[in-house]
Amino acid sequence: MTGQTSPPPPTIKVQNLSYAFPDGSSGLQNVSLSLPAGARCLLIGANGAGKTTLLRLLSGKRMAPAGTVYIGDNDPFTVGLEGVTYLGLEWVLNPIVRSDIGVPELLKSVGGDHYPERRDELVRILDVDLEWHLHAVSDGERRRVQLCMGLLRPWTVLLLDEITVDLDLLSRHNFLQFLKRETESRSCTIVYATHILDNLAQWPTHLVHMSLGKVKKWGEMSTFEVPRTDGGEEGNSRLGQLVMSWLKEDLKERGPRNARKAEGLSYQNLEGKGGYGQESRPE
Ligand SMILES: Nc1ncnc2c1ncn2[C@@H]1O[C@H](COP(=O)(O)OP(=O)(O)OP(=O)(O)O)[C@@H](O)[C@H]1O
Repeated sequence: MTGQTSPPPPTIKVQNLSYAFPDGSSGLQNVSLSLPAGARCLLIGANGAGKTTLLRLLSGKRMAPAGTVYIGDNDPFTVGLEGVTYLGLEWVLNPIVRSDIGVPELLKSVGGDHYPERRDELVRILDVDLEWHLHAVSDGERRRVQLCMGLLRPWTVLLLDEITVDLDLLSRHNFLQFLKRETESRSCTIVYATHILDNLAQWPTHLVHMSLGKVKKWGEMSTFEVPRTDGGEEGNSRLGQLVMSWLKEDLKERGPRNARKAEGLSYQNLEGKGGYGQESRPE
């Protein structure tokens, strides 16, 4: 090796990360996990489990407490978040990509000319038409242009928050294969929160299972055993069966969401005062 310092491998480490939203409600509780460089990790959990909250904390969109998040052994909040790319909902709602603007102009605006090979590869893989104008394309076509834009700069940590929903099956497959090749050909790591497991069975190297703001399980794919099912799930892959069993288990543990509200109402009726927003709000 020469004396040149190369960037540290993009490992992701989270240690006892707890987070409360500005309104005081709990977002995450004692989350810990560790992913090696080159991991392709699926973040799994029911709606409201805390996946977006975790991704936003990893990306710096929300401030994590000091000493709880490390990217490449560095606390990104002290040394900066260079190389960390988060593609989530607010990014896909950006009004610019609904205006009468052409694809080459958009790609240039995010540095396309500096990375011509990546740009051309992404245009090919996502099957983007350079003559599209973004006010006159379908949702899925717009999404493909956005993915080209978002992935153009060679990130080292990519945090994806379910942004492939409106891609057709082949585009999604090509996109995921591109990401797989990226992790195999250079030093980079991906965390992908998704509910859509079609054709994903061979993709992840790691899984993280979240429920109610906690990480229940995490680890390498090979460490998870698919439980025996109670039938009716023949259409699912082994990954699908595993996730289905987790979601059923989570629902059983927490009960239906509306149960708490029903409790709150009867509480209010019984006491004749209080209700939500009072000190006496039921847990
Ligand atoms: N700004 C906020 N203030 C208070 N609570 C919030 C806020 N944002 C999210 N929550 C709550 O935090 C919980 C976790 O939300 P989060 O968006 O992280 O879930 P998720 O796992 O990404 O869900 P989904 O699969 O539906 O995208 C939810 O119960 C949500 O209502």
